[in-house]
Amino acid sequence: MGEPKQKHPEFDQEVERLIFTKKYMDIVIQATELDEESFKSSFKEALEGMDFKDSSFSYMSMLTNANLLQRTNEEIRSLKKIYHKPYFARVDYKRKGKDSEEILYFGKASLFDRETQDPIIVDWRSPIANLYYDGRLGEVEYEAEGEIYDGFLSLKRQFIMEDGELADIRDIDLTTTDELLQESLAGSSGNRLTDIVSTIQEEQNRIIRADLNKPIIVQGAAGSGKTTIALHRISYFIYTYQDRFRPEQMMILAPNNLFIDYISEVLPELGVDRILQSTFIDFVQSCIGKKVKLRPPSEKLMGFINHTYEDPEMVQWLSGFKGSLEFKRIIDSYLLDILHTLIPKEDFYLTPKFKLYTADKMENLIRNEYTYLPYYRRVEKVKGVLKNYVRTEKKVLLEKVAKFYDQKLDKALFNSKLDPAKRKSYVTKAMDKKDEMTNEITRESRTAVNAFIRKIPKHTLFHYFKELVTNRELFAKYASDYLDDYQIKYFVDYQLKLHRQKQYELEDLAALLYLQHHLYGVDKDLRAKNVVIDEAQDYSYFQLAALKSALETDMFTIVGDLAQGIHSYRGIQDWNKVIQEIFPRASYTTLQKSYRTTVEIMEIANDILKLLPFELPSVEPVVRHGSKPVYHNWPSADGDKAALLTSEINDLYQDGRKTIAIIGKTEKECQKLEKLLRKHSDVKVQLLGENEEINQKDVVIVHAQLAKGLEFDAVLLCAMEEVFTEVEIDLKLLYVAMTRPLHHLSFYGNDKNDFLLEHVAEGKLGE
Ligand SMILES: Nc1ncnc2c1ncn2[C@@H]1O[C@H](COP(=O)(O)OP(=O)(O)OP(=O)(O)O)[C@@H](O)[C@H]1O
Repeated sequence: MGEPKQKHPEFDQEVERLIFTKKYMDIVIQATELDEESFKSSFKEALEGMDFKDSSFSYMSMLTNANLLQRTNEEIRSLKKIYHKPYFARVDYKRKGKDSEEILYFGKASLFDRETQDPIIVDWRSPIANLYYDGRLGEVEYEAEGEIYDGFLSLKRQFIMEDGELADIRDIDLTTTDELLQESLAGSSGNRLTDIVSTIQEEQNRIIRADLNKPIIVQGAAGSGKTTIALHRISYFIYTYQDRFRPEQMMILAPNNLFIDYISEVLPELGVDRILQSTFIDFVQSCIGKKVKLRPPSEKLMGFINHTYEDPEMVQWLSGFKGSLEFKRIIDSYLLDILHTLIPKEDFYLTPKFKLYTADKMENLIRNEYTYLPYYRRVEKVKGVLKNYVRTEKKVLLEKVAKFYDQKLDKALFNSKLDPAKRKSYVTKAMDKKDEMTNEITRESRTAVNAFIRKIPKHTLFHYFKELVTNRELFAKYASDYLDDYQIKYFVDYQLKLHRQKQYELEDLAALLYLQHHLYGVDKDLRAKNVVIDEAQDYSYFQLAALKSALETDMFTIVGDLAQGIHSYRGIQDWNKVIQEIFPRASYTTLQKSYRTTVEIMEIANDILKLLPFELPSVEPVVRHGSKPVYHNWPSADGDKAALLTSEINDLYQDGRKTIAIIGKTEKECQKLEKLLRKHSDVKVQLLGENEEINQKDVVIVHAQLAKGLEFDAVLLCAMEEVFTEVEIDLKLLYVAMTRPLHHLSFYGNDKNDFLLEHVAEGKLGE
């Protein structure tokens, strides 16, 4: 038994404070609930008294009440949510020039004393919370709305609460390391990402709060908190701009639906559950309003891993090219030609007699005036212009015609020199002519515009795409600046094959999105104002550029890790290029510290990282120790293999590990592992598919590529037949797999080198 822990001298005081805060929250919640009732009844009244014809007053009052109702609902919601942990930290701070010290408590929402307006709880996203995240004790400064505030920080305190009660308090000074972080990391992964508001580190805080009006790109090591930080940044953004943006205007793009499920828990915690969440594939399909038949996106990767392609270099080249900015330029030139086809070449006439609008003017509208609109919308606008013209000109023309023939009639009727027979014939002729012209103008004014516009070609997105990529002559017209004849032929043949199978591949989606945006536009509701892209290393340059165009914003938070770029044949290889050519306003930051894994695991993963053909700095683990990873040789019989795994899994459960994954190199390998365990073991397993939710209670069997972004307490990395070699893609897959566990990693293979462990320095593996 250890020494009983000495109680902090101010513990009782803090308990009092917690009781006070909760009482206050009770009152506020009750009061606002009452308010809500009265809002509701006046809302009802407003509706009842509503006169739909002349209702500006009651309508206004309804709107105002609805607004208030929503606000109070939000308030209650967030207060109730934090009720059991109203705050997690406190700072004591004296602003320069002030006599008294402020005591501030930070939590996940804010609460003010309704009378004095003094803060009872300060939101972690408010500028002053930087004192907690950045500030060392002593002289400090923080920025709020462009002003720098100097002051003195005399206390930083963390609170640990259990079941709504204060369990412990810790003061942080220069000497103590961040115990709360250590404890939080030592905990178990619940298969879901959690919020880290109480332990955000300084380097992470800088990214979360980096200039919200600029794009940011983060190259962060495995486990450095990229996903977590990106989500906190959205939360910070929504808080800061709550008057200007709604959560629905934010979007997070995740690699697959499994990942969306994985982050789902943390979003409501951060108050951002209403943001759009999508995969790139789903997003593009929504934008183009149609589901396309897509080849399985991982098929190509598997083809490379399993060496099934006859000409892997060309397949790789083609994938890369379709994601390149050169391909975007090809499409830009193609679009210019498409635009040309949409410009009327003839003047617009109403009946062959009256020219209403010249082709030059229409060209000017389409090329210069409506540049803010997609092409087909520009044509629609021209149609509108012509219709308006017809509407106003019709009247003028009819009057002109009437006047002209009435004059003729007058002349005939009052011309005494005409004999009656001739006069009659003149009069009838003039009257007929008048009728004829009037009818013609009336008839044509109804149809002429439609008939004129109908002459402009109208095609679907898929038609345009197909034309470009499968018509060799056309493609060569645009591509010959970039590609040689062989490449052009290869490209077109490949696309023709896909087209015949009525299929597209992931790499085509950037071009489709880009064309959609320029030709027809993207629905306003889909145009997020602020976008987070996770696992961005798997995006191509063109994908990013197409997103930026389609969303008409460069407000992106892009996080990724090139070391985990297993799709680098089609993805980004250089962040510099992304900045220079796509997001010139972006700031760039790196995160080298890993919060996920133990020192022992990270050291081995770092040795694998060194084998990659490009330079990436080693990852620094936050100092947290665990057992050394162990390599096990497979016994020959299947039953024995399963028994070996089962015994380790049982030991891990005994040790309190909650989430365990068996990771294999490929899907096929995982199927074998599943079969093995189902047949020879009673351990419950779940073979994870791309669109499945993780079942927390089972051991998850997952292939390396799909495991990217996820984490588990323990990982058993298995190679039955498919081993990791020293090629780039294998190295990255191995690195991804090795960086998934929080606490425990072991290897199962036929040879140590199945996992390239010969490259791991002596002594780093356990026995
Ligand atoms: N400041 C922190 N306090 C506590 N836990 C943290 C902190 N930063 C990161 N973590 C934890 O570290 C783990 C890794 O975080 P996250 O998954 O966001 O990293 P990542 O960089 O996206 O990783 P990967 O590239 O491997 O997908 C998570 O469990 C997260 O909760």
